Amino acid sequence: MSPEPILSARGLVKRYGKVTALDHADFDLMPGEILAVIGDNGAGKSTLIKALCGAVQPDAGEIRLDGAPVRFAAPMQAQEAGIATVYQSLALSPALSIVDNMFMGRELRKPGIAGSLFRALDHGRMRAFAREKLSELGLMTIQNIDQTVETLSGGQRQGVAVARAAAFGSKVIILDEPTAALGVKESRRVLELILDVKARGIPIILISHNMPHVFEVADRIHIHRLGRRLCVIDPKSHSMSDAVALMTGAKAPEGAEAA
Ligand SMILES: Nc1ncnc2c1ncn2[C@@H]1O[C@H](COP(=O)(O)OP(=O)(O)OP(=O)(O)O)[C@@H](O)[C@H]1O
Repeated sequence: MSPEPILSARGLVKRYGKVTALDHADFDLMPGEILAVIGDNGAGKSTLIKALCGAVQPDAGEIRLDGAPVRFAAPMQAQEAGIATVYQSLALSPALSIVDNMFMGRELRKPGIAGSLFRALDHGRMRAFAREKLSELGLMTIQNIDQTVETLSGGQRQGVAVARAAAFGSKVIILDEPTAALGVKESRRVLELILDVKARGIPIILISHNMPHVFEVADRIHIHRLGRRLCVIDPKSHSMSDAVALMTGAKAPEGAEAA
């Protein structure tokens, strides 16, 4: 029996006025996999991801997490359910330290004095936790976890954002163009990080226009076209030019797992 998807969607529709961004789109993320989502500009990839992480509410269709129907009114609800999204424009606070960024809104506190509502932040425990999570993902090239995020390179920032997503019990991590703004060396580290997160058993949705990166790390590739899933291909049995031809409509999906 094949395993059940951890996150799936059926028949998602999202209209913006006369534009149909999602036209009965389906989606399946299997446990432990890296699923790349690719498609031409305007194909509806961002809208699909936003629907999955609660940033837009679909007009129709159903989303299931661990087999149970879910409806997220806001990204915070999706995050609490275990769907962590790391956007290209990272939601990090540049002027705060790495530790503070990792804990934003989830700070650890010391036990309170009986009868007192005040509980001091437990900086020691937070720093130890941050150090442990960063080193688990091979990110300890970051020397000083008290340094502010604005002093980090683009790849290191991406690393902190991914470590934060992986640290807090996420069931699914969505990465939106994680290598788009990075140089060759930094991109390489982020790709290694993606494989490290997968090795820890957390499935990843990777939205990217970078075909070599997609083909390097993805287990399966969801091709999105004209607001819906066209097909899912295996990068081991398809070439990059096949994928581009499918994406642009130059080729029809045959031999692919039809959607
Ligand atoms: N907030 C919005 N208001 C109006 N139209 C929108 C909005 N968001 C997306 N669209 C439209 O929906 C369609 C799908 O857009 P979407 O951003 O999901 O595509 P995409 O595949 O992510 O594209 P790209 O690769 O260029 O980022 C486009 O025609 C876009 O103009």
